[in-house]
This record gives sequence, structure tokens and C-alpha cells, in this order.
Amino acid sequence: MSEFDNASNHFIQWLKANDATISDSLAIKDYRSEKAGRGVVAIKDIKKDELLFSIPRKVLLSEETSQLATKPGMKDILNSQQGWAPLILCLMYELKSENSFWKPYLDILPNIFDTPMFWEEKDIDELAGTGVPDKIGRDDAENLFKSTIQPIIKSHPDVFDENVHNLNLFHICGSLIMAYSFHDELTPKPSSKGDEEEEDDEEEEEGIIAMVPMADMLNHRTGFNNARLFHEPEALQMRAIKDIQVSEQIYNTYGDLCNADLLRKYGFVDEPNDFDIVEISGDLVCDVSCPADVTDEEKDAKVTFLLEEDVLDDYFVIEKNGDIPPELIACVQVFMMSSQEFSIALEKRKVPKPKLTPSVMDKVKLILSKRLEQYKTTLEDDERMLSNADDLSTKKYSSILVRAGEKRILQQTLNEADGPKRKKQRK
Ligand SMILES: C[S@@+](CC[C@H](N)C(=O)[O-])C[C@H]1O[C@@H](n2cnc3c(N)ncnc32)[C@H](O)[C@@H]1O
Repeated sequence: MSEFDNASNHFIQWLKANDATISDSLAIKDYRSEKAGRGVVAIKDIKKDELLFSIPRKVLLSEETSQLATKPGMKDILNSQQGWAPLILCLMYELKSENSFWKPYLDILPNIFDTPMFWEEKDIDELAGTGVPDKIGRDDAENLFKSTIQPIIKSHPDVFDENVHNLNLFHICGSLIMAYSFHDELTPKPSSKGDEEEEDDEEEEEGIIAMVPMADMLNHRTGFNNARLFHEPEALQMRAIKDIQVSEQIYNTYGDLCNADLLRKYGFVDEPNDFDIVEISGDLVCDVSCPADVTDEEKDAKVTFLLEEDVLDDYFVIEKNGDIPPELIACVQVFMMSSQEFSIALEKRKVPKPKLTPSVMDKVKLILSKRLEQYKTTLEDDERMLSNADDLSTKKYSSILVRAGEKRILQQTLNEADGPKRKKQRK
């Protein structure tokens, strides 16, 4: 048996020895040939609602269960930290602890990732224009390490070794939490933490953030979700949500994610992906829509007004259906206003009803065209490269799929805008 399969078996035995139940209708499978690591496969037909496995909470790795919390002073430190910081500290500690309770689990987790966080500049450059580069957050992560994690590590040499518990390990743990963790809805966050100052939208979910061995062995494939994790009082239970045939892969869902987010968080993309979107920055909408002679003062006043009225955003999202968000239309209308019209709107504090008049439509089309110009290649270039996908590296292939997906939405929206019967906008 290969070392890879040995580690998987050891992990399953460890789970069972710690009161997890695992159906004999499934097995961990090596999907490395599909660049998907381990996954879970049905080895017998499975019926909808069937229990696939049940993981007792003592097996979850979190700030509630990690041995780190039992070290002098550590519980208070963990309780005082927000967001991912407590779990990052626990994971850093457990990963480097030879006698960790979770060793059979930690042994099967990766320490190399395909996410753009670890890409070289030249590879990230392939994503220019897409929603990915601005959200990689390498600097934010390193600031968290320097400002919060490293001081705790340095001031506790009895527990941590700053040469071992270093930035590299921090990045590994951050990536694991990004791609593997769950929110355990029924275990509340420790009480000393407010909900304020959360770092990321991931943290808005209820409950404590935890690593859930086995639940995180399921891969994701857009449109193929056939299992779901249920948070029961006694355990976390993965159940089939559809009939699953023998030899089919069992897929959890990581959410309704566009390819940009799948790549950024998980390092892979799906084709086709019905959840693809394209983002248009509020800045672009403002720059294109304001009259050429507008003063900076008036532009700022319009921006402030639209922000206060909750209409302007950092980004507007166009989904695959090509609907132009009504908020974007309203912003265009306000930016296009003359000084006099804007004074009246400001006085009445009234944002106009979104209406795609021909002049507004012209601006929207210009916004879409300018947005397309933000990419370094055309959609035709991308389609040509995708037709010779065998010649492409995985990074390049994923990047082209992300940018082509966005451009297709832009192009289709533009085509529809030019068409004789534009769909009625949703209100
Ligand atoms: C929650 S883990 C799933 C288990 C993982 N395959 C493993 O071997 O540890 C999430 C990671 O699995 C991989 N993955 C999941 N679904 C995938 C897919 N459809 N294609 C490629 N990789 C996938 C990605 O590396 C992702 O970051």
C-alpha cells in the first residue's frame, strides 16, 4: 500500500477509535491524478439522507479543544483574539507538536497550496483585471502575523519556538483555515469576544471556527453537490442530499462561488461555473459617468450622497444573467446630473428611480467597454488559448478561465444592451 493510502487508513482508524462513525459505503480516494488531492468516493450505492459519517465535537480542532488552551495564560490570550487568530495559533501549535492528539489528521493535510497567495508575480499578472489580485491579501495576512501572532509567539518561548512557529507556518495555517475550516454553528464563540472588528466576511457566520476532520476531505464541484454537513447537538453529521451511485465522488459545497473566489480560496476553478460574476468598481462608474467639466468638489459631493443613500458601493456585481444592478444605474443617473439637478436631488435626499434611458444606457455601455479594457487580453485571445489547453500550465489555465468567465459576462451584457429588445431590468 502506498504511503498516501497508508496515511488515509491511519486517519480513518484514528477517527473510529475516537467515536466517529463512518459508513462502509464510502472510502477516501486518491484524486491526485485530477489534481484534487484526497476526496471521498461512494463504494456502494447511497440513498438520499443516508448518514455518511458522524464526527463528535471532541475530534474538532478549535481553540476550545486544542492543547494550547491548557498552557498557562493561553486561554485568556486565545479568548482575547478575534477572527482567525485563535485557530491559527492553535493550528501552528498542534502542527508542530509531535504528540498532538490530531497527528493522524494533521499528517494528511497539505503544506503546499495552489492558491494565488503562493504564486509568483508573473503568474498573478495573468489575473490582471479580474477580481482576484486585489483580494489575495498577502500584506494583510503578514500584518496580522507581525502585529498579533508573532508578539504572542515571542512572549511565550515556553510554548512556541519563533524559529519553528514562523511566517511560513503561519501562511500554511491561514491557507488551511481558508480552505478546510467550518463554523460549528452550535458551539458559541467564547463570550469575551464581540462580533465587531471581524476581519473577513468568512467570520460573519455563527459559531466557533473549527477544523472538522473528515468533513474537510470532501471536494467541491459546482453543480455536483450531493452531501451536506448537519450540525447536530451531539455531533457533526455528513449526510447524502441525493442518491449517490457507487464510484461517484461525494461532494460537499464550499458555497455558490465564482471561479475567482474558488481560485483565491481553494486553488482550483470549475468549468462551467454558473456562479461566475464580474465586478465593476464604483470608481469606474464615477469616472465614466461624471460630465467632463465636473469639479472635484461636486464629484465628491455626489459620491458622499450616493454612499450615504447606500447606493454606491466599492464594487457592483453583474451575474451570469447579465442584469445590470439597479444601484449601478441609479449611480450613473446621479453622476450624469447637472449641478442644478444634483442640488435638487441633494436637497430632497432623493435618489432617482433606476431608469435605463438611452443616454444612461450609453454610459453603461461605455462602463462595460472600459471594464473590458482593464484586462490585458481580449476574450478572443483567451478562447484561442483555451482551445489549446493542453499546452497550458494549471495556473495559466485557471487564470484564463477566471478572466474569460468575467469577460463573457461583460460581452454578453454589452451584446444584450445593443440588442433591439433589452430585458426589463429587475427592480
Ligand atoms: C476541504 S479540502 C478537500 C480535501 C482535499 N482534496 C485534500 O486532499 O486534503 C479543499 C481542497 O481540496 C482541493 N479541491 C477540492 N475540490 C476540488 C476540485 N474540484 N478540483 C481540484 N481540487 C479540489 C483544493 O485543493 C481545495 O483547496
